[in-house]
Amino acid sequence: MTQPAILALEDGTVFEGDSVGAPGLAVGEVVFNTAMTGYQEILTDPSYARQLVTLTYPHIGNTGCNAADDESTRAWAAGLIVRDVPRRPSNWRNQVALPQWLRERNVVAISGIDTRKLTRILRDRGAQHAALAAGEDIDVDAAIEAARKFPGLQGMDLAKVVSTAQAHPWRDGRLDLDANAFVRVEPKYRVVVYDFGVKHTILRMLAERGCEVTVVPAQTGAAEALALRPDGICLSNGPGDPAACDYAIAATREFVAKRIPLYGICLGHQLLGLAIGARTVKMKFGHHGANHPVIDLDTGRVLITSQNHGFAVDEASLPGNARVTHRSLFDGSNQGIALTDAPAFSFQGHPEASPGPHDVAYLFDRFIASMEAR
Ligand SMILES: NC(=O)CC[C@H](N)C(=O)O
Repeated sequence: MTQPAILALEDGTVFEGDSVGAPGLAVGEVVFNTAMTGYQEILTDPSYARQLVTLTYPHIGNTGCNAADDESTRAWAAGLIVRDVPRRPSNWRNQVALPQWLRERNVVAISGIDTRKLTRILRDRGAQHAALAAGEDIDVDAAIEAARKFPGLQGMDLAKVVSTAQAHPWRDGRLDLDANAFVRVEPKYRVVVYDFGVKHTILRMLAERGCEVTVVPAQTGAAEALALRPDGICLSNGPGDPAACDYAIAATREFVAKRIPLYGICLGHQLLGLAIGARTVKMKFGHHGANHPVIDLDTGRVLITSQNHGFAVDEASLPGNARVTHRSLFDGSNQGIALTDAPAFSFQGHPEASPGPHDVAYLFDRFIASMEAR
């Protein structure tokens, strides 16, 4: 039997629907994602911690879920909001239907609401604080109250919360679907990946390019990381406000000063910006999707990219030694920088995609080239 669920926004707007996940109350910032596929990767992307994700594509769950597509070891999104979950998933890789997958991971989810209306609210007013309640005996007023009490992501350091507790190696390349196994490549470069909420595909794309990857906790000091004698450092994606990660900004500053090849992805991009003295700002509703056009200013090529961020580097605040390499064609915001006096560069979107097109994968090759050059 289906149980009821509601989504209550901080302004008192309430959407009523059906529970399609675990019972309970989840509170966070609601964001909309326009990707048509990849719900499992989205739900397991640690960058969605403390966020309730609504997918604008109306049918979610069509292909089910499987053991290989997780982007981390658990579901991180605080909750899921969809229009409709098809009753029966159909795909050769399907192992478990989305509602069961959500229940097993204790993710609260609602279906049957007008996600187009919700998305218009988010576009007009910006990302909203909200509470998602599912199960019998829902207290609507308590949910609205809980939404109002959510402190917001600004100033919130979540990277150290989602990060690994211990340093560990990573060896698997990407999944070879024909062989049904992860690709292994003989390592050539030692790379330290800062785990601020790293997605597995980032680690896989490094491993399959010959990197011997060591994943380290977010708060690892620069000296400790350098003691591993890395050829390069990768700063991962991650949730929360980048400006709150003072420890990571300090470590990044040292890597830049020592001219270690450095590659920042999403939160990692923002941290590089902050480390060289730029500012980051909270966006109105951010970029979350798999079809965002971004221009590579060096080549003039337009890349179709995967995006998931709510903060951005303020281009006007960049110092003279930072070159703007990429810009969003949706709103003109900064999407990439490269330093002119150190082998450090970064990208705001997701070069690893997952889900999304592979247009930006060349940045992984650029990182390899910068380690090779050194
Ligand atoms: N995917 C990410 O790394 C997101 C970075 C940061 N938390 C933001 O929202 O902008």
